[in-house]
Amino acid sequence: MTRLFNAPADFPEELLEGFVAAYPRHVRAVRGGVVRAGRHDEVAVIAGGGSGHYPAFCGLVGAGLAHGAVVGNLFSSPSAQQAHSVGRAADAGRGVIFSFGNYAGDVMHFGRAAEQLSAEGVRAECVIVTDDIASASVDEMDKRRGVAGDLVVFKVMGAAAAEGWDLDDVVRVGRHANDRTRSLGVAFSGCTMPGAREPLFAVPEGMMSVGLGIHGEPGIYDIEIPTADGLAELFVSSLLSERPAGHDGRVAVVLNGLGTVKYEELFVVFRRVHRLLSDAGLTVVDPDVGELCTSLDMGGASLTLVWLDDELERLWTAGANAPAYRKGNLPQDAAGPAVGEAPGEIERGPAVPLATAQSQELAARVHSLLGVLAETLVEAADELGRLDAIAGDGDHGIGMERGSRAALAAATTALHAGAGAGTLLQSAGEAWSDKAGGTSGMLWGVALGALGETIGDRHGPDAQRVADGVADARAQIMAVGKAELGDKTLVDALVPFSETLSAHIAERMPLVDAWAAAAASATAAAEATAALSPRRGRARPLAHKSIGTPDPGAVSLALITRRIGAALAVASDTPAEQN
Ligand SMILES: Nc1ncnc2c1ncn2[C@@H]1O[C@H](COP(=O)(O)OP(=O)(O)O)[C@@H](O)[C@H]1O
Ligand SMILES: O=C(COP(=O)(O)O)[C@@H](O)CO
Repeated sequence: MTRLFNAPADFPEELLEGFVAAYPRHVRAVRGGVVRAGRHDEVAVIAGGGSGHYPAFCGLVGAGLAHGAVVGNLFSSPSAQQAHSVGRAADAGRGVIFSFGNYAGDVMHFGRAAEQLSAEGVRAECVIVTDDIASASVDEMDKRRGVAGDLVVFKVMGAAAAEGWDLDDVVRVGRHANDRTRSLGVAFSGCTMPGAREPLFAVPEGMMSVGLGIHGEPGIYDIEIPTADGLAELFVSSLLSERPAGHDGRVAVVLNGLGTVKYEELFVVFRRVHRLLSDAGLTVVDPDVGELCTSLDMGGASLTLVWLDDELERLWTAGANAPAYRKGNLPQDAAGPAVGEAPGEIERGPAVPLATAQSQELAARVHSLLGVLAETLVEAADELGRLDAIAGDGDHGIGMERGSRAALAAATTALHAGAGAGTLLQSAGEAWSDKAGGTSGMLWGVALGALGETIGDRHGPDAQRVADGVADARAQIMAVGKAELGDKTLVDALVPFSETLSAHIAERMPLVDAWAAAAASATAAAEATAALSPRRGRARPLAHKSIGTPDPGAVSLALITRRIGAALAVASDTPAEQN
């Protein structure tokens, strides 16, 4: 149970504020996260991901380790805007490496931030961590998610950067460390989000879920809770089954507590882990036992093995000095102000572009539809979270609520500044993506941006332009997310929505009727996703748990289209709305 919080929605910001207040010698706050408090002249290694995993990610910022951390909402990737801001603040002129676990939202947002930095002349690369052997088979290593192996990859890259390596070499050794790192986790009880009455998932009494992730995703199978030695045996035998060719017998080991398993219990398990590894002829190098990548108050643990060579051993054992991680001789950054930009809000750019009166009038209508959209998602947040918890991480409702509220707030500001409909939609999209993070945050941000670009700031209501804008949004969502029809994502509802809308508008049907027909197609398609097996996103490794439940992103998209359709129907009493 997470007991200590104020308003649940403020939890991520408030914990970050407290963390920065606790460790001013190590970190300072910047928009989107933290950077080292002191000066450095190294390639900047920036860790990141959702909150709820402390010490990942902000607790790992310090000399010999990360140069900054991008901090998202609970169990939800931070936004591209946040990553870009932390990247700029941490860059000492030698480039930036974003490193994060392999989750769809993180991959999209960090990837976009890296592209943006590169376009601005700052070299930026991504190193993605994929250590969890339970999340995909050896044939699909690139689909594996990142868990406690995050620490290993950050640590190795942070040490390489501290030795003065250049960006390409730090990236190379980070990817090499990832290739040599394997983890497996188990859970005895689920974690509870602040304010929630029920845990995100439950493990039957007396049982242990094997192969869970770090977001309350259910495990792959359940067994009776073994003894401490039994757990050690399960961990070691599973991980040794993936011994890489050519290893020379040296392994770094991380035995990680996921939230409520005590250090004393971990040591009892580690005693047996150590013996088993020694019996297998392996040499354990500089192990870590403790909480290094958690999942709020989840009861559980994971074991990570890193197959070392000379280079990895030197970097793994090098000194590090972060709020939650110390090793070897403690290095320090030089005193003095940190590199990069000053903390605080990044300027949002010049006043809104000029718009015609027609477009400003349309902007007011779009603004009221964004109000309907936010209201819909606030109401539906719990149900969407419930759907997402069946095979995902339960954050879809909260992400959509945060995103749509932020979109409405940005749209209100744009409206008051005299924006046209296109600019209003684009600023709403940017705010949605920034505040929601996660996969759906990125995709809804992209969608509103594409719609805004097509609608522009010159025209009044125009049904053809709406249909074209929806088609552009669909094309961009599919280009960014790379999902196809049938993958069990929101694309399954979006494609029939867009196709039906375009077909009816081409037949000159009034927008309100065409929209209603399109929303009905989206709803049927969203319901039909229940039968599908997910091929993308967090639900993929838990395909069997997802069958019978529709995809949450498809359900929310269909719901939004229905509620917007109803609002259009009410407004269509006004003759001007009918074109
Ligand atoms: N590659 C993708 N392309 C399109 N939609 C996707 C993709 N991956 C996931 N989704 C959609 O995102 C929804 C989950 O959104 P959200 O909860 O924000 O994501 P997460 O927490 O997994 O980052 C899924 O139900 C699915 O509809
Ligand atoms: O959950 C996280 C990111 O995943 P998305 O759900 O894809 O946003 C985060 O905690 C790990 O970085």
